[in-house]
Amino acid sequence: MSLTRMLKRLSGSVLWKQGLESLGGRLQHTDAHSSAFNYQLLSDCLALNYGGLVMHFDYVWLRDHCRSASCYNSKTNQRNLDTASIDLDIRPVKSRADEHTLFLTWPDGHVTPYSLAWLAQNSYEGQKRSAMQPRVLWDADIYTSARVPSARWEKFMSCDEELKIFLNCFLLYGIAFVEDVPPTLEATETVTQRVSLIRETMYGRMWNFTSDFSRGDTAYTKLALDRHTDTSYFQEPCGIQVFHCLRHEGTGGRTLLVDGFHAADSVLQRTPGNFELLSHVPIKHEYVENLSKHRNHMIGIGPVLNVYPWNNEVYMIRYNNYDRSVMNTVAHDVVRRWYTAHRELTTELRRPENELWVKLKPGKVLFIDNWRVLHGRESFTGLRQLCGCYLTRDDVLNTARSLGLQA
Ligand SMILES: C[N+](C)(C)CCCC[C@H](N)C(=O)O
Ligand SMILES: O=C(O)CCC(=O)C(=O)O
Ligand SMILES: [Fe+2]
Repeated sequence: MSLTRMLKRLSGSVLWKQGLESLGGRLQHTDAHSSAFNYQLLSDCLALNYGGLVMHFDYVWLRDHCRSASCYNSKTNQRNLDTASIDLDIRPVKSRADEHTLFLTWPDGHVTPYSLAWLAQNSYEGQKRSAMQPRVLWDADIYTSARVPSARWEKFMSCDEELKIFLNCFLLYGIAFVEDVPPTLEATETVTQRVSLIRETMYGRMWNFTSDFSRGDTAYTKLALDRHTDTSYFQEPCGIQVFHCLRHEGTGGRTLLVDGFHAADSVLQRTPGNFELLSHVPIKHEYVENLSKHRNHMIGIGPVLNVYPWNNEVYMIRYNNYDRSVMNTVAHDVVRRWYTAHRELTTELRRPENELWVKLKPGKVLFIDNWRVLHGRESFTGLRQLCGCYLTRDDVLNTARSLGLQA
């Protein structure tokens, strides 16, 4: 059960009784039938048992998180308290609790009230067992059977609920479509600005490219491109990539999409040691462009899998074998193990059942979470014109949160 559901359940129950005060580091057991929580002040932390979850709160942390008016400005949601002024050996001198609140008195007499629900919601133990971002890991079958709806241009541009549904799909699957978009660069720009801010890069703000080799990169040819994430050579790779195929008179050119988090999860399940290597060994990606009009040199350093250390949840995959640079950050014995791990991830990413193939056509705009879903393309013939842009990730998530989504 999720923490929020558990809390909802508890707050509606009649089990609430006062938690007994306990000082001196020994647990005072409250009657399990008459109390929904109990706590003890241990020598270095507060232990709180609330709704079946045992949580531990460091005393400096507790003092630092005092939400009283003098310590915290609830209008700006900013801390007033100078954290550096807290004695690192601080301990409360007194405590008491009522139904919903725990009160700690600090050596200088300051009293901090903590809502028990707030403590539970903000505890490490609670965070550890819930995902930062709920997701549906997919292969082609899972994605296709989910029949994820596309948004429609008219409604998308005017209705917040439509935008919310779209973003919810995007957050769950890492890809989402808007259809019936006028096949122009301008409309593509308009549709992306409904979601977020455009991230300008050395490729420009909005780009519109064909296979004219106008830039020093394989993307500007007719060749097939294996699955990859873009701008892996940035310290912060672009968060979202938008594609709109404005024109294709020819054959081939289908787009390949693969859920990188699904592949990473398979590696974690099968060979945790390989997952560990991929999430800890830093590697380099590099972009060197030497054209008379375009000179660029970008370097990005980081592991293939970026994970939150407290729960191993992957939040970003960097996978681009074209742009992966010389590996000189790793000792030779680790290099061999890293290649083994990379091979396992590649095998997962290449499983045909994990490949979702779509033919982009004028009107159909694709948003890709470039921190999660890899893209590629089939080789093609004829004139093919693709436009799009990158978006700043923080602002996409900001839009989602403002609509009430967890992001
Ligand atoms: C999308 N656009 C055509 C502008 C750029 C393509 C960048 C390609 C580069 N190898 C990378 O993977 O980052
Ligand atoms: O041509 C395509 O479909 C995609 C090329 C590509 O990978 C890119 O532009 O990032
Ligand atoms: Fe790409």
